[in-house]
Amino acid sequence: MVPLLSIHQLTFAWPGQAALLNINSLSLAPGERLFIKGPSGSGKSTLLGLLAGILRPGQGRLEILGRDLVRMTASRRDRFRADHLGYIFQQFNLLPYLSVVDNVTSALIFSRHKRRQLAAPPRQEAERLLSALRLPPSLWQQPVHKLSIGQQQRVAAARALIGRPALVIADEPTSALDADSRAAFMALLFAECEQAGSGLVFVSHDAGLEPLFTNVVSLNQLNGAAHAEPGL
Ligand SMILES: Nc1ncnc2c1ncn2[C@@H]1O[C@H](COP(=O)(O)OP(=O)(O)OP(=O)(O)O)[C@@H](O)[C@H]1O
Repeated sequence: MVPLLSIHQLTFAWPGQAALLNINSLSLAPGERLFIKGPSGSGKSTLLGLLAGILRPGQGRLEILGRDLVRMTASRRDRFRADHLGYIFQQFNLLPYLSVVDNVTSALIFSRHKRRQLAAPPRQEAERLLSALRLPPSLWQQPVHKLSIGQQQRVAAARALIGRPALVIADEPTSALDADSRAAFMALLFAECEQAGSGLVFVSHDAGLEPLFTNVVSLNQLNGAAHAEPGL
């Protein structure tokens, strides 16, 4: 079976800085979920940027669904990302003056693959996800900037999930949610990923979420012995 994600001897440094990442190996099977923890500044968001093909590694191999992201042309990589990934950004990256529903369906604009994966017309599928994530219908036509941060976080999740991407990447997706909303959000995120067969790479500082995952890794451990800090 082709792994969903496979990393081999991957290195990364920001320009003019010392090496930040040096990952010997990491792999994930299709549909698998991974929790990545680690202190602020350890490189978690940077790793997610590499997985999404937004950043390019210095050396090493990074394959998603058996495809080598490093060797793809920039335009091929953009298409691959649009087709196979859903990304919940730390800062959401929503389009503030577009409606909630239009933000969700915006993930389909550049991906015929995702459009083909839909079981219903785009609007209907967006509304199904928004309902599942408990965003009231009265908000669906509102411009997204009128929503609370916690509500925007759920719009960002719906946008990442639409079109059943093989890999959902979530960068601190619960940081703006209260404890009750957070538990509900996690249950729904897992249910949607399971139903769609999506794998999930989930980054968070929130140790309370760790028990929900069987597969937990600390970035410092992943990042080679030189960076290892006991208990992190
Ligand atoms: N665009 C950038 N240009 C230069 N350096 C960057 C850039 N983004 C991040 N860095 C540096 O890379 C290091 C890791 O940052 P990163 O955001 O990946 O950490 P993190 O573990 O996700 O942190 P947090 O938990 O606070 O979000 C930091 O030292 C940061 O200054």
